[in-house]
Amino acid sequence: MSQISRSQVEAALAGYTDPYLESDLLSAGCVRDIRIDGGRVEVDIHLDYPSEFLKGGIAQMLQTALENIDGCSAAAVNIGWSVAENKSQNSVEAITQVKNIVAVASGKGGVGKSTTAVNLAIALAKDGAKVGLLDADIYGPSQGIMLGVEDGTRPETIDNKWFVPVEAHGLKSMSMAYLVTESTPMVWRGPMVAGALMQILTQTQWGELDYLIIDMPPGTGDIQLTLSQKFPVSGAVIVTTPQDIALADAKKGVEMFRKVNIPVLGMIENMSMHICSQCGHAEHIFGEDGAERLAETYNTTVLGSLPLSKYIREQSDAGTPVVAADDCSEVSMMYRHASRRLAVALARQAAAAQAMPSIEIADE
Ligand SMILES: Nc1ncnc2c1ncn2[C@@H]1O[C@H](COP(=O)(O)OP(=O)(O)OP(=O)(O)O)[C@@H](O)[C@H]1O
Repeated sequence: MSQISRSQVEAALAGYTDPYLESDLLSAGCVRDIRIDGGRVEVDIHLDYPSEFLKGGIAQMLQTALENIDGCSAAAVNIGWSVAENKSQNSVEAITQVKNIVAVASGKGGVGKSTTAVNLAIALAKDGAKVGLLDADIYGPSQGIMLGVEDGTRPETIDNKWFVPVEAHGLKSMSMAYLVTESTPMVWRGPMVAGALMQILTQTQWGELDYLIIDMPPGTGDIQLTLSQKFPVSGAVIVTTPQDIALADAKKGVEMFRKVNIPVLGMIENMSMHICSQCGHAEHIFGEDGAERLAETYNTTVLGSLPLSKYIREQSDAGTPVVAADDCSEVSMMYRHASRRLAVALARQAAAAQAMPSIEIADE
């Protein structure tokens, strides 16, 4: 039997472009090994973003491409994946066993930051990652409701020192709302809030996490700045609507994170359009392409755009966010695409940090 060549195998593999890596797997450095024995070929691939859901489909596609090589009698494709650790960007001590901390922030209230945070977190978990969610939005801690955690639920404690996170929809969650009662004064002073949140963050037994998503308080004031400086954050995601006013606030958000040397991994444009449930007509009621222009200005990217959708609101209110309710619905797929792009942005950052000596960028 004739021997197929390595270049034939490579050409077949190059035919598939990974939509999240935006490249073929060879160029992206994901092909770990190619073994050829006569007409038989076996390929090992390693992806650096959570791909438990995707890997079967990718393997199938590549196997078919390999089987189409002239002279190929059998082909096998093995795909593994892992999540790399991003060191904290602001020289704050990392949380043991937590590989990546992502702050989800918005310059302005009510743009859908909490909805975005919970759906991104569940989307990452659906792809096989170990994910935690910290509700740091002290002004309106809503994650308990969105996760369907029963009112009055308190986290268990260990040795009077550690909180055990509350599990819901495959996430480990913690929220100030789990700790306060109706009689607890919610008029906190800034330093007290930051201190309390730091305590929750560091005294929770998160266990091994690939990602800890932090739902930040809205705005860019002192509390947000203090938290960004104190939390060992790997990167930030800014949620905005395409409306001018929200974009102006998102700009402040980007600038705040830059000031404390936290990379903005991307933006999520929420309520980017309304799709009429009667006729399917898409209308850009808050303006068009604003986030894209802002992302360009700040050399970052739009990770995803979500429509204004009754389904998104209803599912959050009911305690089963859309991605948990039906992970293949149209809007769920939008969150899942965005979460994978976020995972790839973090993986690239981790790879770049490994390849480069660390440098300090000072303000001019
Ligand atoms: N894409 C969407 N389509 C429809 N409704 C949405 C969408 N995103 C968020 N909402 C709804 O908008 C309201 C505000 O959302 P959310 O609480 O996530 O915003 P937020 O920015 O976290 O607010 P806050 O500033 O109060 O913390 C909620 O009722 C939520 O269900």
